[in-house]
Amino acid sequence: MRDTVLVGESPAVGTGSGEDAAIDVRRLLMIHNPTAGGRRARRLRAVVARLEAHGIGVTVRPTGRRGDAEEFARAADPADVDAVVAAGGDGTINEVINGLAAHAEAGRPLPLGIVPMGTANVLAAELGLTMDAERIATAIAGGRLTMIWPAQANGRVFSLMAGVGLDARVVERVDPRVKRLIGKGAYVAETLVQLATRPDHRYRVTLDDGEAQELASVIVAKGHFYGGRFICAPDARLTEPELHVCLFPRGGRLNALRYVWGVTAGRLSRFPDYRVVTARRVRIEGPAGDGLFADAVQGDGDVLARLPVEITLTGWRLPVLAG
Ligand SMILES: Nc1ncnc2c1ncn2[C@@H]1O[C@H](COP(=O)(O)OP(=O)(O)OP(=O)(O)O)[C@@H](O)[C@H]1O
Repeated sequence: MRDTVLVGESPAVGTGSGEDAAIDVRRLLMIHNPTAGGRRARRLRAVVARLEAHGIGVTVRPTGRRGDAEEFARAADPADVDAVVAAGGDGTINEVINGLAAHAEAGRPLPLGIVPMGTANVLAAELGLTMDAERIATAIAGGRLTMIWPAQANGRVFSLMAGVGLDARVVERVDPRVKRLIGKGAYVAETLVQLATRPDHRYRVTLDDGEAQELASVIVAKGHFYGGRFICAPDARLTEPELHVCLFPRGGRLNALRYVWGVTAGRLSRFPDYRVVTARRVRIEGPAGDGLFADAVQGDGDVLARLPVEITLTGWRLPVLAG
């Protein structure tokens, strides 16, 4: 474990090495969340048309409810498809990655493709993908693979980040209908509600074989973007086998407000009490069952687990068609 130097407002960076390889893309399963990001159906049609113009056969399967995307990805047969494309937001992509975990664990990894259609599209940004249909299709059709190294929280896989404390409570409480109406503003509104009402919770955090420390909030990052284009762990990379653990030690409303401001204003690195450290294993214990959603663990923007949680890297890497 080593301390990481912080740079609050570092510019967007790529994914690093990742040992790129390429595959021949002929047949795709595209899993589409029709409720994601205000229903951007036109973008989906444009991407599919361009993929077909490349001679690629695309089977689109719309999800009907939460859980479908994971099930569809798990059921995908590598004999029938060359890759599975997630058309949706980070929540849908996360489900697809959890479905693809079964293939990767069995030693027959199916590559992931992405059509970003969500509210924040953090994974797409992390991979340097744009919202342009032509470029999305080219990234998928080109077949170039970036190997990313996901992590897991109590066995549930995430690729971007997991969080405990204020951000997990916001993720758990945010109303999907408000999110559909006002997009990212729903998270801002819910953060304000949580800041106004939250009692002061403390979590016990153990990094690798170190001593437990008490903290107000923790974010375990695999990517360097957070909640859109904010940066908490500037050196975190999807392709690296390392967890970057962001430690928010001080409790109380004023400190919570200060941390929120630090994240959104890019000032975290100047806080003397804020630290990012690297680890291979993170254990978090804390308030459970108090009915106030204090024990939620968010991963990639959805509640993935409950405390206590053990966060580690997965034993496998995931190939991603990232252009
Ligand atoms: N057909 C569906 N109906 C309802 N929920 C769904 C459906 N398909 C997927 N979901 C769930 O909806 C949640 C949100 O979807 P998703 O993340 O794709 O879009 P978003 O919320 O607009 O984007 P973002 O994650 O970038 O904020 C995910 O947790 C996903 O599991």
